[in-house]
Amino acid sequence: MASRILYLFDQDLRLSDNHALMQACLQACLQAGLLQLVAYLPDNNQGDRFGNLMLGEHRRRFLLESLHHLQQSLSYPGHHLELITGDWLTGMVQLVRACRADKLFCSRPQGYWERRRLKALQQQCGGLEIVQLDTDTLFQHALLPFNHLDFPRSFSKFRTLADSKLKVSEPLLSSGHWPSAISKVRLTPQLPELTATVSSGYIGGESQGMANWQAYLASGHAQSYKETRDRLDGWYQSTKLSPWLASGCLSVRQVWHQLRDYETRWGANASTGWIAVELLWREYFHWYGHFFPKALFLQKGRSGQGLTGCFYPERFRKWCEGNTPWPVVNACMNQLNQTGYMSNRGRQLVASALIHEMGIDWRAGAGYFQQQLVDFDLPVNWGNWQYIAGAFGGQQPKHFDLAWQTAKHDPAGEFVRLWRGDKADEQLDHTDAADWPC
Ligand SMILES: Cc1cc2nc3c(=O)[nH]c(=O)nc-3n(C[C@H](O)[C@H](O)[C@H](O)COP(=O)(O)OP(=O)(O)OC[C@H]3O[C@@H](n4cnc5c(N)ncnc54)[C@H](O)[C@@H]3O)c2cc1C
Repeated sequence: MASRILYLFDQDLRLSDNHALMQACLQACLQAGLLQLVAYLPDNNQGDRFGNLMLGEHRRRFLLESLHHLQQSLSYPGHHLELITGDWLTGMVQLVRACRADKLFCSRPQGYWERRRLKALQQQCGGLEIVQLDTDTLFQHALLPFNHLDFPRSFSKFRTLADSKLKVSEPLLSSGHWPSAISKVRLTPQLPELTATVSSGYIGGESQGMANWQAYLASGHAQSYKETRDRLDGWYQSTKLSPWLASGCLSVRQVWHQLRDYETRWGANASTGWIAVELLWREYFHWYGHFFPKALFLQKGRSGQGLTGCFYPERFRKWCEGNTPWPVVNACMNQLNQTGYMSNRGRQLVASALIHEMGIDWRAGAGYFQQQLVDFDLPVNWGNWQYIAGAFGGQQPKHFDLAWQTAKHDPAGEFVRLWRGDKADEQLDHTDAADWPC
């Protein structure tokens, strides 16, 4: 019997170099089967225990733009994108049944809950075969020279292994063969219309991501990346790849090979090499999340070490609103709240302030980043927070001297003025006078 295949887009919102999508198409074509494509748009009304939403406005808009772009690209081979909103499991079970699907192809989920819900789907749809493939890493799982038992304890050990034993395979060329759709009519609601427009450059979609990356390479700024990457602001201060990598609008392997081609053509130097190092950091956190999906969310991480913060609601609200005694922290938080983006140095400073100056549980800050960042990437975000809190293992907590960092990275105070970091409360805690005896 011809197979009926569902393909679920998740953190792989693209057509090029999409290994899992290609396998789904290939299997359906070889067996004269049919294919249906589906994506999930989470609601932005689910919160965590600190009051953070799982999905904020910036990323929701970016995801919606990416899905519209994907839908348009899929219309050329005669496909459309079904959409699940609301409860993932209910929606997926209904779609599997409506399509009478016997196989589901998808990217291997990054998160612990995302893995659990795939298992729940399999239990509820007896007979459904689920095929999960890696689409968001440089290296293939099967070729890794370590597992959870001997996972490298430091990035430098990982980097040495990567340099000596691993190879980034060439991106796949699209076969161009598309099987027919299971259903020509829509089974689920249409994608919501795009309403909000943005003035920032972070516009979702595969072609927008590729255009930005090509423009960055053409600008020549890759040659000085190492000198500029720690700046607090500026479009070409760093590559700005992150929103498109995090959503899978861009393939990290494609980016890697284009960087290597650029080096062959225009010359390699310490800066171009450092972009590759940062992509390896991303890779390190992704495999950490893969092998230790639960530890990523533990206050003391996998190592059982690190600082134990508390939750002070007033302090946390002030941090979120950019209303702390530290102008540089306020400026960074205002930038994040308005644009959905913050530089890497900014992220380090505000995380250090939350953990070390304010004594707050780092997970509250990681949850706020999850809500606000346009480039939220589960293992990269939670891994970096653990790193600064000293919970990642194998290193001390990272405590940044805010006055020194401000003098170094914003000597004339331009960044703080631009993002109104000086308009803030100089006092960290307030006590209600009514609480004090006369
Ligand atoms: C507390 C904290 C939270 C963070 N949360 C996220 C997140 O949710 N999503 C995210 O993509 N990045 C996160 N980062 C990493 C980093 O800040 C961003 O990747 C970077 O600022 C994005 O801008 P860019 O693409 O111009 O980076 P570039 O400096 O141009 O780097 C190129 C790429 O390398 C990777 N990269 C760079 N820095 C890091 C890093 N420190 N760790 C892992 N990968 C890195 C990213 O994929 C990035 O797009 C976080 C860092 C910190 C300190």
